[in-house]
Amino acid sequence: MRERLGDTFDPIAVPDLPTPDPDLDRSVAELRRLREAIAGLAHSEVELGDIADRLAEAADLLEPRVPEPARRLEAMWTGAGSRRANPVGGPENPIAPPVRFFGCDDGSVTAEVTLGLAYQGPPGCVHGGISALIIDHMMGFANHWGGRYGMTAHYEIDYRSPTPLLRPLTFRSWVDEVDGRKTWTKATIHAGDRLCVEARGLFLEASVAVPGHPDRRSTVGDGA
Ligand SMILES: CCCCCCCCCCCCCCCC(=O)SCCNC(=O)CCNC(=O)[C@H](O)C(C)(C)COP(=O)(O)OP(=O)(O)OC[C@H]1O[C@@H](n2cnc3c(N)ncnc32)[C@H](O)[C@@H]1OP(=O)(O)O
Repeated sequence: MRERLGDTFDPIAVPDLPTPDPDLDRSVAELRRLREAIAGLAHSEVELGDIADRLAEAADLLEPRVPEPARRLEAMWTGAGSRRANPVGGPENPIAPPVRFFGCDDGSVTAEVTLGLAYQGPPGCVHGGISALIIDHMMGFANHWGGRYGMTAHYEIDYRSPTPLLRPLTFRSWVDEVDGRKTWTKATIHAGDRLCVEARGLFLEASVAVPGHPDRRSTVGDGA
């Protein structure tokens, strides 16, 4: 297996790719720890008043320093910057579940993920929308790995058996078929040998305007 996707993968020259800011990455990592801790503490006997005060203190400190969202959007779409900010594994995105993708020699992309309480749907199981989020993004990576790109036009998902929380899950995705602008991509989630979810998506080559740069367009997949 080649480790070429996720935060170590840089297949195209992007001279202005922002360098990671260690303090930002560390802040996000701490927020993720807090997210899991809070999800686990809810309705427990633990007294949270003091913690809520301290979190409010941190938020009060941060909020006045936040630049306009338009500026952040512009910077995010500079080079492949949004790759660090995406909602699936982006090290700069506190809501992102902890996913890292790996490209395989057979053309597929894989990830091992254990999802915590914050991602619960049915009791003890992963929320179906979270599975769909990760799969959609992962199909984008599989397209990229297969030399394709595009926006999701359509996808269908079958939940074959419950997807457990707090247990390692194996995600896999690969390009199934291509025809002109169209790419059909498949994905699965397994818990051990058990198939939990399978999906098939249609991606269409397309481009969208880059925020703050009216003259530039991005093909989704070059920086997402
Ligand atoms: C440094 C490097 C980093 C590397 C690291 C890269 C990692 C890379 C990871 C990226 C991961 C991102 C993954 C997130 C992916 C999203 O989240 S994308 C966001 C969600 N999707 C959208 O917002 C798309 C919104 N929709 C649209 O903009 C437009 O509908 C589309 C998709 C651009 C298509 O519009 P269009 O080009 O006008 O298409 P149109 O001409 O109508 O149809 C073309 C053909 O497709 C068919 N078609 C169109 N829509 C459909 C449909 N829904 N169902 C079936 N057929 C359809 C048509 O029937 C037609 O078929 P033919 O007649 O040619 O046979």
